[in-house]
Amino acid sequence: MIRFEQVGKRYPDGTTAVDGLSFEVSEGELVTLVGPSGCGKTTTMMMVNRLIEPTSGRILVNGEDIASVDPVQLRRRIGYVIQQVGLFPHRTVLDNTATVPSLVGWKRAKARARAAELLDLVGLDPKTYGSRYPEQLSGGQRQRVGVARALAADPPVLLMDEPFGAVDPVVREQLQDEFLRMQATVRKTVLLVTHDIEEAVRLGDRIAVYGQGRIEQYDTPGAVLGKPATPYVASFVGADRGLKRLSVTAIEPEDLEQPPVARVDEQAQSAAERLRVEGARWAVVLDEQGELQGWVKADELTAGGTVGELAHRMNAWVPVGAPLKQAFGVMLQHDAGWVAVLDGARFLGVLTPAKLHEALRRSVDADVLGVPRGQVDFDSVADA
Ligand SMILES: Nc1ncnc2c1ncn2[C@@H]1O[C@H](COP(=O)(O)OP(=O)(O)OP(=O)(O)O)[C@@H](O)[C@H]1O
Repeated sequence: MIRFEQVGKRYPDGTTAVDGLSFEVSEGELVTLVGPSGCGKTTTMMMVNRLIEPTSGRILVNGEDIASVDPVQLRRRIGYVIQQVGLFPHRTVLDNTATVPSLVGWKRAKARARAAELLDLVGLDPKTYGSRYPEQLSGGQRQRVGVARALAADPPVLLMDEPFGAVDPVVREQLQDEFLRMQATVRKTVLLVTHDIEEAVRLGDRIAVYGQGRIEQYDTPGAVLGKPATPYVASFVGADRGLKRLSVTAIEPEDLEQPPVARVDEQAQSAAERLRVEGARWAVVLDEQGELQGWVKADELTAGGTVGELAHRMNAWVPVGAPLKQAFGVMLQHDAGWVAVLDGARFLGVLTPAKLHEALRRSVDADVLGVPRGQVDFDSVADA
C-alpha cells in the first residue's frame, strides 16, 4: 500500500534527515515509527503526503508514484493526525470533524451526519460534545476529535504524528485502547510516529526502529523485542524487553498442559481413587460440556457425595489469546501455581510457569523464522 524505495531527504543546509529508506506497509497494516528525537520519523511521514519532498528515491501509494499526484488530491486520500491536533477554535466539534467531507463537496447534512457517526466511533457522544468548541474539551477529548476528523473522508491511509503524545499516561493508554478497537473495525493503513517504545510495541503490527536517519530494524513487535537486530536496537528497546514481550505474546492452545480432570457429577470417592492411581494431588472439575466448574484437592475427596459438591471456585483463569503478561498477573494475584485457559466457557488446559517461559522462548523463534509457534521445536530453542 505504501512503499518507500531508497528514499532520502537532505535539507538545503546540508542536514541529512533520512537516507536510503526502503520499506513497505501492507494494506490495513499499522506500522509504528519509533526512535529518538531528530532521527527522521516526522520527515518520513511528511513525505507521504508531500508536505516534504524527498531529495532521492520514490514513494508509491497504492502502486502510484506520489511525485506525479497532485498534492491536494493526494492529501484527501490520506488522513493526518498531529499532536497539537490543530482544531479550528471558532468551529464546533461537529463542524471541525466535518471539515474534510465539506471540502470535498459533500452536502452539509451528509457531512454532519458522518461527523456525528465518527465522534461516536472515537467515544464522544455527538449530542454532548458536537456543539462544544475545542477549548471546552480536555486534551484527551481534543485528540479524539483529531482522530475523528482524520477519518471523516474515509481515507485508506492514515498518518499519525505522536497522536497521543499530549495527554497524561492514563488517558494515553485509554486512547490507545480505543484506537486499537477502532482500527480493528476500520482497518486503515496507518503510519504512526512515536518516540515511546511501549506505545510502538502496543500499537504496531510492525515497528520501524530508527537510528540516525535510517531504519535499524523493521519487524514485528515480538521480533524487535525478542531478537533486536543490532546493539543499538537492543539498548533502545531496553533491558526489560523480556518483560515487554510478555505483553505482546498471546497464549495459544499448544502452550497448555493437560492437568488431571474430574467430572462434576462423578462420585468423590471413585475420583479420589483414580487420582491416587494417577499420582495427582489435585484436578480441575469439568462438566459434560467440558466447561470449567472449579478445582479439587485429591485429599479432600474422601468425603461422600459428588466431586461438584466439593469443588472450589476457580478464579485464576484467562481467555485463550490473552497476552502471557495477563496470565502471569493472574498467577501472582491468586498466588496460584497455574492458571486455567478458557475458550469462551470451554476449558482448554492450564498454563504453568514452566509453560509460560517455554511459550515466550518459542515465540521468539517463531517470529524470527516466520512460522506459527506450534511449529517451533522446543529442543531448538532450549539452548537459546
Ligand atoms: N527544515 C529543516 N531544515 C534543516 N533540517 C531540518 C529541517 N527539518 C528537520 N530537520 C532535521 O532533520 C532531522 C530529522 O527531523 P525529524 O523532524 O524528521 O525528526 P523526528 O525523528 O521526527 O524528531 P522528533 O521526535 O524530535 O519530532 C533533524 O536533525 C532535524 O533537525
